[in-house]
Amino acid sequence: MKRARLIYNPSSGREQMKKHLPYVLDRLEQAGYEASAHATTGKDCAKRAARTACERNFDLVIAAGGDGTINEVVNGIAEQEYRPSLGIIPAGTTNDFARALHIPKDIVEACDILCDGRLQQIDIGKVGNQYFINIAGAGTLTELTYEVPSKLKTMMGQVAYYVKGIEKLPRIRPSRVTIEYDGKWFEGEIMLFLVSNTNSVGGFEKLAPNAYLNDGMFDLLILKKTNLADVVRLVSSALRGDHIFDERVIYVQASRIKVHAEQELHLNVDGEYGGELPGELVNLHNHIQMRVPNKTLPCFQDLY
Ligand SMILES: Nc1ncnc2c1ncn2[C@@H]1O[C@H](COP(=O)(O)OP(=O)(O)OP(=O)(O)O)[C@@H](O)[C@H]1O
Repeated sequence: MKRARLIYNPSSGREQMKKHLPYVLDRLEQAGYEASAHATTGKDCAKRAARTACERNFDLVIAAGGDGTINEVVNGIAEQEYRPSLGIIPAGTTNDFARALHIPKDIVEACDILCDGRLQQIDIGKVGNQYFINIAGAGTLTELTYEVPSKLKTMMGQVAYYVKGIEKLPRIRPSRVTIEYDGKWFEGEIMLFLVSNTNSVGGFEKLAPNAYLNDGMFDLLILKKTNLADVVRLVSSALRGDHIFDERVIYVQASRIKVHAEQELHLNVDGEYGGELPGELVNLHNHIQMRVPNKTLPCFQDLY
C-alpha cells in the first residue's frame, strides 16, 4: 500500500490546518494511501520530519503550511538518495510557491491535486548547504520577510508585510557587489538582487515573468543604485511586471550565480535569514518530483 506523510505547521497563516486535518487524512485514505500526520513544533522540525519520511520510504510527503514549511520539507528531502514525491497544501500568509503552481488555498481543491494531480519534476536552488524553492536574494528590502512577527501575520495576513515594508523604506541603503552569472559579470552598487526560481515572489505574481520551474535556470533581477522615490515607483511597476524594462533593472537567466559583497550583506533564502554573503547559487535541475494540477501551467516550460 502507498504511504503518505502529512507534515503540517499548526501556527502557519491563520492557523486553519488543525481543523482540516481529519478531512485531509480521509481524502488520502480514499485515494489509496495509508496516511499519517506530523505537527511541527518549531524551527527545523519540518525538515527533520521530512528526512525521516525519506528514510522510512514514504511515497508522498505533503508540506502543509507557508513557504517556510515547504522550504524546510524540501531541505529535508533534497539531500536524500530516495526522495518521495512532494505535495503541498497552502496554509501560510503569502504562499508564493503555491501561487506559482496554481495550487489553491481551498482545502478540497488542494486535496484534489494531492490525490489526482500529475507528477512533475521541478528545479530547486542551492546556496551553501541550504536549498530553496522560490527565491534567494539580498538588500535591505528583502530583510523584511523574516522581520515580520508570526503573531502579526496571523492577525493581518499579507498587510503585515506592507506595513513592515513602508517602515523599512527610509533605511534602504545601496551595497557594492560583484555578481558573476554563467560567466558574465556585474560590478556596482545595487539596492537589491533576487534570484528567482518561480514567477511569484512576495505576492508579486509578475516579478520574474520568464521564470520556469523546469528549465534548469534562475531568473536574476538586479536593482541598481537609485533614489528612494524610484524604488517606490519600481515596486509599484513590479505589480504590473513593467519593472523588467526599466534601465535601473537587470533581468537575465542563469543557472549558476556567484555574489560577493564589499560590506556585510544578509542573504534571504525563501523568506528566512540565510547567512552572510559571499555565496554561490546553483540551480539543481529537475531535482524534486511534485504533485501539481493537471492543467497547463505558465510556470512550466514545455520542453518536449
Ligand atoms: N508549532 C509551531 N509554533 C510556532 N512556530 C512554528 C511551529 N512549527 C513551525 N514553526 C515555525 O514556522 C516557520 C514557518 O512558517 P510558515 O512559513 O509555515 O508560515 P507563515 O509564516 O504563517 O507563512 P508565510 O511563510 O507565508 O509568511 C518555521 O520556520 C518554524 O520556525
